[in-house]
This record gives sequence, C-alpha cells and structure tokens, in this order.
Amino acid sequence: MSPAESTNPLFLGLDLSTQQLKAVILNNDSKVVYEAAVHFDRDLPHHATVNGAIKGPEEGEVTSPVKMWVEALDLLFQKLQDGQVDFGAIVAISGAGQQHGSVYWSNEATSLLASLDATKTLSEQLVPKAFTYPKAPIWQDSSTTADCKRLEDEYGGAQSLADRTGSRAYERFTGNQISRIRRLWPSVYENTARISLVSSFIPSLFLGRIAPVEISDASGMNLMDVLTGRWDDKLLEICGGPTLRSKLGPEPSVGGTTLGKISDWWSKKWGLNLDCIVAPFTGDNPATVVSLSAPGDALLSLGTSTTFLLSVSPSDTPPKRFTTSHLLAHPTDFRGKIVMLCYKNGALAREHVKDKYANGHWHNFNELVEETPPGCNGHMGFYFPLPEIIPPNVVGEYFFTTNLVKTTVKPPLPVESVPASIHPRAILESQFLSIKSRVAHILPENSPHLHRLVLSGGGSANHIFRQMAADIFDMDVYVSSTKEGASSGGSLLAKYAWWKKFNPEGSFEDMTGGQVMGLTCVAHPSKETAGIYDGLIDAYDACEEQVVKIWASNSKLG
Ligand SMILES: Nc1ncnc2c1ncn2[C@@H]1O[C@H](COP(=O)(O)OP(=O)(O)O)[C@@H](O)[C@H]1O
Ligand SMILES: O=C(CO)[C@@H](O)[C@H](O)COP(=O)(O)O
Repeated sequence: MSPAESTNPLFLGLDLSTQQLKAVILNNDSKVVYEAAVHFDRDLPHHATVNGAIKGPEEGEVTSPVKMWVEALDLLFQKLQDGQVDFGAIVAISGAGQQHGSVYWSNEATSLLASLDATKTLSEQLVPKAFTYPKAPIWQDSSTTADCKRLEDEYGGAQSLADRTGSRAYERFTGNQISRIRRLWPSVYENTARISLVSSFIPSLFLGRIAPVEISDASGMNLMDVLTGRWDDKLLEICGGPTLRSKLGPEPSVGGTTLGKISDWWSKKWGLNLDCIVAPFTGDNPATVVSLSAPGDALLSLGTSTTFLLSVSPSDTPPKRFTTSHLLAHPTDFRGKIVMLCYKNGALAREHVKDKYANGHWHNFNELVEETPPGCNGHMGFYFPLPEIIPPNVVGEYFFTTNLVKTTVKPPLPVESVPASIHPRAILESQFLSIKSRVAHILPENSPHLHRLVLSGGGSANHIFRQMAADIFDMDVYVSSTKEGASSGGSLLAKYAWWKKFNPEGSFEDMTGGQVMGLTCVAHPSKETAGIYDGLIDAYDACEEQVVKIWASNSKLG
C-alpha cells in the first residue's frame, strides 16, 4: 500500500532549533505518538558548542557547525529507529528551523545530494565537500552592524526597508549576514552555488536536492517583499550583487505545497516509503504559531530566545511605522501575517541568574521568586549578557530603584546594592514588562481583544513562569500537552501538505477545524498583582530609556 492510501499515516515534524534537533510524530488524529531529540552540547560534544553555538572569533560572531547539524540528523534517525518508529508509515515530512541562520552550499552539493550512498551516513558524504563555509551564522550573531547601516542607507532608510520587508535592518537577518560574508570573504561568496536558511537546509537533505526558501522564514532576511512574497531586486543587489538571485534559487515557496518526494537514500538507509512527501519547512516561530494558536491568541515562546507572537488578519498593507517588531508572512495563509517581538537574552540570561543567585537549580530560583513581592521592593533589573535585540545591541546589567525614576535620571545602582535574592523575580519582571509595554503598539488597528496567552518552549514547563506571565499580561495562560510547539507545527505542516492532495481547495483551518489541540489552562491572573504590574509600565519605560542612554555613552567612551 502506498503512503497516500495508508489507513494509519504518520506525519514527521522536525525542529532544528538553537540547542537541539527535535522530532515529533503525529498520527492521523493529530495525536503525538513519538518524540525524540538530539541535544547538541550533550549528544555531540566533540563540536564543543555552548548551548548549541560558538562565539567568535570575530567580534559579535555567533555560529553553529554545519557538520553538527548533519550529524544530528543522522543520530536523530538512529534514535527514531531505536524507538521502533514505523518509518514506512510516515507519509509526509515537514518542520521548522531556528530563524535567520544560513548554510552555504558548494558547486558540488547538487551532485553529492543526488548520489547519496546508503552504506554511509549523510555526514560522511556531505561534509565538508558540499559546503563552502563550515559554519552557519545563527540568529544570536551581532557582527553585521556596518552591513545593516549600509542596507538602510542605500534602500532609503529604515522605514522604507520596514515597509518593504516587514522589518528594519537587523544584525541577525540573513541578507546582512550574506552581505558580510561577501565583504570579508569574497572567494567564499563567489564559490557558493546556493544559500539555504536552516529551514530550507533540512528539507534539502530529505529531497536530495536544494529546496527553495519558504515564504514565512524568508521574511527574516531583509530580502523579500513581505506583501508579494517575492525577492526584491534592489535588496538582492545591495546585499549580494548580481549573483544573489541565483544563489537563493526560486521565489519563496508558499504553505500547503509539496516540494517533492524523499530521495531514495532515505528508503534504502532507513526504510522510509519512496512515496513519502516533503513539505516546505518554516521558521520555528511561525511553526509554533501554526500549532499552538488561533486568531485572538497571543503566544509567548520561552525557548532559547524569548519571542512574543500574534497571528493577525489578512492584510494588504505594510506596517505603518517600524518599531522593534517584525511582520512575517504566514506559513499557511498567503494573505495572513504574524507580528513578532524577539529577545536574545531569554533563557540563557535566566539561566545565568539561576546559576549565580539560585545555586543552579530552578527549584531554588522559583523559591526566591515566591519570597520576593511583585515589584521587587522597588527594584528593577536588566540582564543582557548577549547584545540584545530589544533594545538594539545593548549589553550589560543595569539596576534601578523605581520610585524616583520618572522624575530623576539617577545613575544606576551598583549590583552590590541590590539584594541578591530579588534577581530571579527581577529578571522575569523586566523581560515580561518589556513585552507588555510594547503590545499596544504592535497590535494592528481593530484587532480583536487578546483573550488568552499560550506559552511554549523549555521555560513554559515552569509553573512560576506561567503565573508571572498570567499576572503581568493579565491573561489566562495555556500550555500544550507538548512544549515542543515548533516541531508539532512542523508535523501539522506535513499533514497539511498531505491532506491538500485530497482537498486541493481546503485551508489549514478546514483541516484542523480551527481548533488548537491539547491546550490546558494552567494559570489565571491575580487581579491585584496585575494592577501592580500595570502601574509599573511607565517606570519600566523610563528605566529602559536610561539603560539605552548609559549603554550608548559607555560605548562611545569605550
Ligand atoms: N523548568 C524550567 N524552568 C525554566 N526554564 C527551563 C526549565 N526547563 C528548561 N528551561 C529552559 O529551556 C531552555 C531550552 O528551551 P528549548 O525550547 O528546548 O530551546 P530551543 O528550542 O531554543 O533549543 C533552556 O535553555 C532552559 O533555560
Ligand atoms: O531570531 C529569532 C527570531 O527572530 C529566534 O527566535 C530564533 O528563531 C531562535 O529560536 P529558538 O531556538 O529560541 O526557539
């Protein structure tokens, strides 16, 4: 029986995120039947990554080894086989990738991918020959400030760029990463035949040929017109010169389509059915929107990054004014859009506080949060071990007392004057207040009232984080039965592409019935505490303004 006729089809969704490669397998009732993960630092320690990444050697540079990702896919399939997954029942594969990261293919890549030998692993055959650059710049990179400035200047300013692409120039956005590689290592650029995003890299391995970039993830490049979903010639020229179009391949692929069937290597090596289809993978954040939210929901992803996401109604208009937010094309609805805020100092900054002030245990961290009253007895703390995205590029730790902040611009407090026990609550408060203070500005006009907040990612398992989110955003908080929103989204995208073969006119919502599977309400806001946090927004804004000023003046001095 071919997979298309299978009565018990399985859908494989992958997520190549910052710290892990994860897999979720759904059955036809959209129930999770299997989950597995390869953790980069733990399972592949010979790559010497810290939290999945390598910093430097150049200032601001953050990359991941491409070989590690290929080895992770080899190992993940070994784990799935060890878990007795029925590979022959998988009818469709899709997934997600951390956004913005890029992979540089050599001229040999096409023939290597097309002639894989089933007696060898992917890694043995592809690395290093299929790549011109052994590392992939990832979303934590902040080495492209000069390239961002040039792009905005040559495109007519930050607002013009945001009108066209949905975002002003950001260091991690792929067009600026490409621009830097071309500027610093012209021969690497010249010898690169194709460039993939993380989300188009993985399906290329399944297809045995290089996959197109996907429309929603392409919104994180500063290269695509976010309304038409097509590459913008002027942007391609500024970032990569006349050859960039051919390096990017065709126009971005749209949701619900099929890229093709798996290459025969997957059948010979692992016993997958040759009729198994591969659907476009998307960014990890858009994939999480697909799996965990319906219109009117807000989504807070507490993965390595902290992201806040809203799926907004179909719109033909560009963002009115650029803020620190991004507008992304939607992975299943050509006219739909996603609004996103993204913070680099999410989980890793919280872990830093846990290790320094709570003996390295979430249990102790949580106890300290509970012992400290909302508002931290008049203290506010900002924790940016990595150069932040919001506010742009700021690094360091900053502490304030909040009672006088509106009237007096006081120097920040030294860390020694802050009681050590308040840091766990202080970091959660400032991270969440930063989002709260921006929500009203990023909501499109006439948006429906946000009625629930869905949490995902590693941090969503923590009951204290859940309650803090409920209190600060003043919304009921929900979590899914799986915290792996992105890989679940990937498996739903796989199912959608397969379902479309029988329902060519059907929408994603027709397939799901507009329902988000498996959500449970885990926290209700305390009205009294929510009131305290409402009252702290102005203080938060004033403190953040000071942080930016102090950082700017220190950077000038430095
Ligand atoms: N109980 C917990 N409380 C708070 N944070 C947690 C907890 N468990 C895991 N995390 C955080 O989750 C992060 C990983 O989240 P995950 O969604 O797997 O990341 P990514 O998808 O970016 O690789 C870890 O860095 C850790 O800080
Ligand atoms: O840069 C962004 C979004 O713009 C990040 O959100 C990355 O997509 C990484 O995601 P996680 O690994 O933290 O889920």
